[in-house]
Amino acid sequence: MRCVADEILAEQKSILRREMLARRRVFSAEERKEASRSICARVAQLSVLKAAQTIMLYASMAEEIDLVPFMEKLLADGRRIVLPEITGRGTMEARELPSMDALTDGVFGIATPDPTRGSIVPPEEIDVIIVPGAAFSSDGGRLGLGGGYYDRFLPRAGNAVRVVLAFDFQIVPAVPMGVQDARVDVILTERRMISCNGYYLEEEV
Ligand SMILES: Nc1nc2c(c(=O)[nH]1)N(C=O)[C@@H](CNc1ccc(C(=O)N[C@@H](CCC(=O)O)C(=O)O)cc1)CN2
Ligand SMILES: Nc1ncnc2c1ncn2[C@@H]1O[C@H](COP(=O)(O)OP(=O)(O)OP(=O)(O)O)[C@@H](O)[C@H]1O
Repeated sequence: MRCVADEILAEQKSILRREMLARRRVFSAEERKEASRSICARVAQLSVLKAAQTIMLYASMAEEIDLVPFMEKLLADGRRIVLPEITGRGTMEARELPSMDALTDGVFGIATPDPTRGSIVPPEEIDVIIVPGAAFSSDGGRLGLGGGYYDRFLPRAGNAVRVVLAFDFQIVPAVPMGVQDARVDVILTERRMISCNGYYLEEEV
């Protein structure tokens, strides 16, 4: 049952989400491309990423960090990639993407791997998850798009390091968090690398 505290939390999230998505919209395509390039170059160097067998990414929507060149590079290097497949209200699974031409239209217009070309991968096989979202805080707080998809999925992926790639303006002092909200471990922007809640990173932060 939803109590008053939940209602207040949902309202606080909704206000911050609206503000953050508006900030993302004013970023020009050129700025986005440039920032995406530098953020992806940095994540490729992370030792947790280099060591990962199975990496979960997402097929970017128009205003998100462009992960396509990074995804192409990982596939060219023979790495195992999985992407979200929405399976119901607030639920998703990870499906293997064997190559870029196996992307098809999915729910909400987000590209997803063709089910005839890649299988569902158990969440516990995933080593690194690149987590999308609207706003993040340095203590690992995350505000998503409001579907609760990652809040439900991340706890099932018990072996995965949760890595956020974000534009620097998406880092805010605090994100309203409830008990069900999943936190992240590492945040990388074009300007900063943040290790959250004492998560140990081999690299200098
Ligand atoms: N690229 C990418 N893929 C992702 C996410 C993401 O943030 N980015 N997700 C991160 O969770 C999940 C999808 N989450 C979503 C949450 C809300 C809406 C959305 O447009 N909601 C509409 C209402 C739609 C409806 O209910 O009919 C809205 O809010 O207006 C879309 C995707 C899984 N895949
Ligand atoms: N583990 C969970 N089990 C059940 N309901 C959940 C869970 N996590 C979140 N929810 C519910 O899902 C709804 C959306 O949650 P929230 O606003 O935190 O999503 P979000 O993290 O922004 O979304 P996303 O992960 O899709 O980007 C809320 O009503 C929340 O109570």
